[in-house]
Amino acid sequence: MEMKKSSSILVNKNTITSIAIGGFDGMHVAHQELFKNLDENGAIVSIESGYANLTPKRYRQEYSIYPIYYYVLDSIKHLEGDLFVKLLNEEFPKLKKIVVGYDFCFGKNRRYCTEKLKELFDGVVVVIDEIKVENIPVHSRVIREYLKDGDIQMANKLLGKEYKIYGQQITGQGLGAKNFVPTINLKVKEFLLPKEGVYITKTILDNKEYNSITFLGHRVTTDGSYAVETHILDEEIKENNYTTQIKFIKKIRDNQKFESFEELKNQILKDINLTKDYFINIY
Ligand SMILES: Cc1cc2nc3c(=O)[nH]c(=O)nc-3n(C[C@H](O)[C@H](O)[C@H](O)COP(=O)(O)O)c2cc1C
Ligand SMILES: Nc1ncnc2c1ncn2[C@@H]1O[C@H](COP(=O)(O)OP(=O)(O)OP(=O)(O)O)[C@@H](O)[C@H]1O
Repeated sequence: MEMKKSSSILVNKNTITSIAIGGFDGMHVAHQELFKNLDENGAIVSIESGYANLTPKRYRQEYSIYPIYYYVLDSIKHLEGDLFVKLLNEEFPKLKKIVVGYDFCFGKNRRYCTEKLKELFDGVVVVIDEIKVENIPVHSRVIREYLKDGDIQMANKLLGKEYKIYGQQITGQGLGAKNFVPTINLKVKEFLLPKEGVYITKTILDNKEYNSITFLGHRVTTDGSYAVETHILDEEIKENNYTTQIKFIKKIRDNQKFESFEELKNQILKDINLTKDYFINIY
């Protein structure tokens, strides 16, 4: 099936014949499994709780070819089951198929679940059994715990891709280039940040991807403030105003307090060598 990425702004709801329903923060492996059951006029119905921080609303469309329509949880959660289904039928008049996961519940007090949906909806209801990766159930909340723990590799397995955040470049303390190595400092909003520490990463600037190393955390050795700083390997990068994207690959070590700038600098150089070795060995 040859398909281009659709934006919900451009796709008329009257053409939609199948939908997948849920929160869809992360657009992870299990979410993608649901989408596989959509037909070519499929769409994603994303119920916004306001807590999404793996793929905040405006970054979600990137991860599916199906158009995403957003609904605010607070405005629909009071509905009785029949009214919820009625709303879907009104929103999508040609709707024939609904895809949800085994634990999908809806309506007032989440009282209605998959069996009730089958009863109430006049069409096909596909219910996907719990998806696991290496025996670990795939859920946004599970992925968040791995990220908070610094276990990027496990988080990435459940995501089915590298965890990626977006940030805006800001000016740092101005110490980096002089005393350590040059870094791009980022202000990150909306996204969950992994545990404090040093990570092997890739950084995307102006659509170009670079191998990089990223420090996240309180700069306990210098001014104590929280920072997200990326050093691009093997290239001289001028600071610019581009929105910067960071893909996390692997944690190297925890954040540490050093007795002197000298010791911190030595450690940073070691971290960089380890990261370079990583990239040499995977290519
Ligand atoms: C690879 C790397 C590892 C770092 N590790 C630590 C660390 O363990 N502890 C710490 O206090 N700061 C660490 N830093 C942050 C430095 O303190 C920071 O780069 C320096 O304060 C310069 O900041 P500036 O770019 O705002 O001038 C690290 C930075 C990099 C690039
Ligand atoms: N592991 C899974 N296996 C099968 N279906 C799933 C799985 N995880 C989520 N789903 C389904 O995907 C849709 C979106 O669910 P939801 O956004 O609650 O995902 P989640 O990752 O479980 O999030 P959370 O951890 O916040 O509950 C729902 O229909 C849900 O039943």
